Amino acid sequence: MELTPATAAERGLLQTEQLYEYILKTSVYPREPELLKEIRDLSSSHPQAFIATAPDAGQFMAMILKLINAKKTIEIGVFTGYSLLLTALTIPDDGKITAIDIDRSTYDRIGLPVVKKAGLTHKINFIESPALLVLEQLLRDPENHESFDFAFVDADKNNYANYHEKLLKLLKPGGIIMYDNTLWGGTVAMDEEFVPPGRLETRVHAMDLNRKLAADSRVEISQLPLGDGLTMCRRL
Ligand SMILES: C[S@@+](CC[C@H](N)C(=O)[O-])C[C@H]1O[C@@H](n2cnc3c(N)ncnc32)[C@H](O)[C@@H]1O
Ligand SMILES: O=c1cc(-c2ccc(O)cc2)oc2c(O)c(O)ccc12
Repeated sequence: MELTPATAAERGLLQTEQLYEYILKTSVYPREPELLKEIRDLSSSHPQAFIATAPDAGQFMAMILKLINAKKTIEIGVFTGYSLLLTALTIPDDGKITAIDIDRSTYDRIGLPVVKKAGLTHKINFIESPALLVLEQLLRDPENHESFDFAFVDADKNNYANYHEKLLKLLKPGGIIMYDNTLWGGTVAMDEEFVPPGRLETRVHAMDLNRKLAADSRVEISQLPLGDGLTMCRRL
């Protein structure tokens, strides 16, 4: 898949770039923990820095993690580790994150030194693997069924619907799944002729997921225009 950087306004899905910058500067950056800022700064020179979790979406995720007292979580898609560190900073000291990425090299180089400095490695079980295999393996142990409080999905967009089925079995009733990129730079609402060619394929997956989640009676949902679109599902 071709990765094309979006402008801040495209990422933020707001009317203007200035408005998104206003929100970040006024309400997000001043409250962002120093260690998260450090990962964001270190990530900024990566050629694909634009795929990192947006700080406004991250701020909301931290609020939800606290509201539900999340202790046992799953993250699919780590990259440099912004959302992983955010989760590790937020859950209690005896909390555990199963963090999955198909390639851990970017995390090892950029995020891990900051996580070590923060003294948070004991909360993280990093598994380098295609995520679907890990979810299937977790499900083979009945002890894992209905045991997770929270899941964050920010990886290969074509697999979100598959992740959803597995995660619903792993999540406690009342548990939360958050899907990133569900508005895919605003392309989900564009006429196809105006969609940049590099975004066409994933747009179809995003639209398909959005339809499926809206029709899924096993969850309550809320789709939020934060970052690139964040859909929150609460398992009933
Ligand atoms: C958008 S980035 C994640 C951003 C991250 N949440 C952050 O806070 O910066 C997507 C990540 O998904 C990983 N990925 C892609 N396909 C995957 C798969 N099938 N299983 C697990 N990870 C995958 C990529 O290696 C990449 O690091
Ligand atoms: O432009 C992207 C692309 C991705 C992406 C592509 C392929 C994968 O296997 C994983 C991720 O992710 C993005 C993302 O999470 C984001 O917030 C913005 C842009 C992109």
